[in-house]
Amino acid sequence: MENGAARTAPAVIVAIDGPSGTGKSSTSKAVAAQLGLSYLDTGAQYRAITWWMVNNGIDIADPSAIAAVAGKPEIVSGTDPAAPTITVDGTDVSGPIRTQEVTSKVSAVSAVPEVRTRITELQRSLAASAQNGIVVEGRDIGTTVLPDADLKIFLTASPEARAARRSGELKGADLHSTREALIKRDVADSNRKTSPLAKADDAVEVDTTDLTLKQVIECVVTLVEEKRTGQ
Ligand SMILES: Nc1ncnc2c1ncn2[C@@H]1O[C@H](COP(=O)(O)OP(=O)(O)OP(=O)(O)O)[C@@H](O)[C@H]1O
Ligand SMILES: Nc1ccn([C@H]2C[C@H](O)[C@@H](COP(=O)(O)O)O2)c(=O)n1
Repeated sequence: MENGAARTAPAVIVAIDGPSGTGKSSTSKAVAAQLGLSYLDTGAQYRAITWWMVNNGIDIADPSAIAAVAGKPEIVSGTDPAAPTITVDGTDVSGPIRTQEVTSKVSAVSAVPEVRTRITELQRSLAASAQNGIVVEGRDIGTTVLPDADLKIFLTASPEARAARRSGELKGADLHSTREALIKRDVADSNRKTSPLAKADDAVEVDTTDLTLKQVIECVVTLVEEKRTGQ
């Protein structure tokens, strides 16, 4: 059985959205592992297509150039929460998609409607084939990709908390510039025309500013279990 756990509960689809650094990936991975569900990092898919555009010399400032080649790269996501993978045309890009260059360009690439259509299809297909259910995290999962998800969570945290988390991760990167870069990406992701970063009306909002990661994971696991038992 996928992801190890022997389960009898019906498949459950969980959508977790929110801005950068709110804890979506860490929380989603842990919740999926704990509950025997698959896990999909949709940001990694947008990063992967951005990496391909950069590698192939596509002008990131030209949406029509991006749109013209959006169907070309083959992006494959492995959904085991213990070892998520991402490849482009068979190449493991899990490292290269985290570079500063990709991070600074991903909002522009992901704003192109042809890119979103392509990646959204991949996401829906992976969610539909997850036998035990799946935790899918991103920006538009509850609003656009999986509007019928069983549970929708919207994670938030103050810009200060998010910047502190990120600069800890980046081994002491400057707090002020990290905060500015986060905010710049949030603004771009929230203001694009096609499926912007947004909280679905029926999402449960969890402010993680003063919570430990363990507390956030416990909170989400409880919400999933309540959903499953119809509470
Ligand atoms: N509640 C928390 N308290 C402290 N640190 C946390 C908390 N949640 C996550 N972190 C840490 O913050 C960093 C960012 O978390 P994570 O990558 O899960 O966020 P994210 O929302 O997925 O960000 P992005 O959208 O940019 O990928 C990680 O180093 C993670 O360990
Ligand atoms: N559902 C999604 C997920 C991600 N994106 C875009 C916008 C983000 O800035 C970028 C990288 O995501 P991260 O790795 O930081 O989670 O990808 C999106 O538009 N929609």
